[in-house]
Amino acid sequence: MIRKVGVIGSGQMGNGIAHVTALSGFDVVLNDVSADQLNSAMATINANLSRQVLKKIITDDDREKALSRISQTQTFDGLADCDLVIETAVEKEEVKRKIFHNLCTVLKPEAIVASNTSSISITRLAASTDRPEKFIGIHFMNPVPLMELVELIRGIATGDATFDTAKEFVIKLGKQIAVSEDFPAFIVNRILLPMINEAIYTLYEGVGNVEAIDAAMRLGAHHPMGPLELADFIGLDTCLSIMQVLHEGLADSKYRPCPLLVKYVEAGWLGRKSQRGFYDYRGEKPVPTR
Ligand SMILES: CC(=O)CC(=O)SCCNC(=O)CCNC(=O)[C@H](O)C(C)(C)COP(=O)(O)OP(=O)(O)OC[C@H]1O[C@@H](n2cnc3c(N)ncnc32)[C@H](O)[C@@H]1OP(=O)(O)O
Ligand SMILES: NC(=O)C1=CN([C@@H]2O[C@H](COP(=O)(O)OP(=O)(O)OC[C@H]3O[C@@H](n4cnc5c(N)ncnc54)[C@H](OP(=O)(O)O)[C@@H]3O)[C@@H](O)[C@H]2O)C=CC1
Repeated sequence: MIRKVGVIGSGQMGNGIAHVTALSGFDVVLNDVSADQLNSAMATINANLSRQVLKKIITDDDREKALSRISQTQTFDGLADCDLVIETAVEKEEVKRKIFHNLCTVLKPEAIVASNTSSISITRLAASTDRPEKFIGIHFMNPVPLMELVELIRGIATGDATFDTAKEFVIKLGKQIAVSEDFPAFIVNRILLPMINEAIYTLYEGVGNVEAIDAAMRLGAHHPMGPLELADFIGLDTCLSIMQVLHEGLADSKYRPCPLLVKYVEAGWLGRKSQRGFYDYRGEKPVPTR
């Protein structure tokens, strides 16, 4: 039975997961290495809950109760009594492995550990814990409060009871489930990221500029966001990590990350979160950078 949920990493996914989890009545403990990041996550959650109040999706009482259910911690000790901990730190395998290794020493033995990884093998991450049978991939989509889908991914050792508990938890959040086998980038990102990478090649080869490529896919294929706008929204560091996992994991050159994507990440132009990517977000309106 899940009552208290820990969330490790309070970036855009961490704050979204904390938001929907608290709104669904669970107690939430939000963890991050940085106090500033925790404070800014709480401000974002409050702002997004307030938008939902304005739209009459929830009441002001729901907003207040959700906020009161979220506490913050900078240590793993603060997660010790959680029934489920969802890791959503950066998409780097060594960071995640270290988190799981340290986390498991403080958790109660029956606690379930999950990763919101976009691409990394659940079986491999599970092997860095003391409880592979209680480890699972719970992959939310961005923005979490608005997207209906969550992918569930079992590692080779994930037990049936863990899968069933995770499924029940996701249903309580009001999300739909797609079950994916444990292959690089699962289902959504196996299909979405090569499309985004191809859009970056289209830019790199000068077939179109940023505006033309995004307008083409928004108006010509009815995508809600153009692929370059979406890449900036996901985070270019995350997009590159996913392409690297696909490239290495499937050993097929069709997944090679576009050199222009590599260059943007090397420049620290990570998209919206760093104010610059395929668009510059520092002014009133986003301005294409190419
Ligand atoms: C990388 C991975 O591992 C996996 C992934 O997640 S891949 C990324 C998947 N996500 C996508 O593909 C998203 C594609 N984009 C979309 O679907 C849409 O653009 C969108 C749903 C994000 C926004 O839709 P929109 O109609 O253009 O946006 P917008 O008008 O800004 O927002 C709709 C409403 O939601 C609200 N909203 C936006 N973000 C919100 C949030 N985080 N929390 C709560 N409410 C939010 C807005 O306030 C807005 O309300 P109003 O209509 O009252 O203004
Ligand atoms: N962006 C997206 O669209 C989606 C992303 N994901 C996945 O979710 C995860 C997080 O992505 P996202 O939220 O976008 O990334 P962000 O960069 O927005 O946030 C990552 C957060 O994790 C923190 N962090 C880094 N190292 C640690 C650590 N050791 N312990 C605790 N916190 C840490 C970072 O802190 P600091 O900034 O101080 O380093 C930051 O606050 C990734 O695995 C990603 O692949 C899944 C679905 C969609």
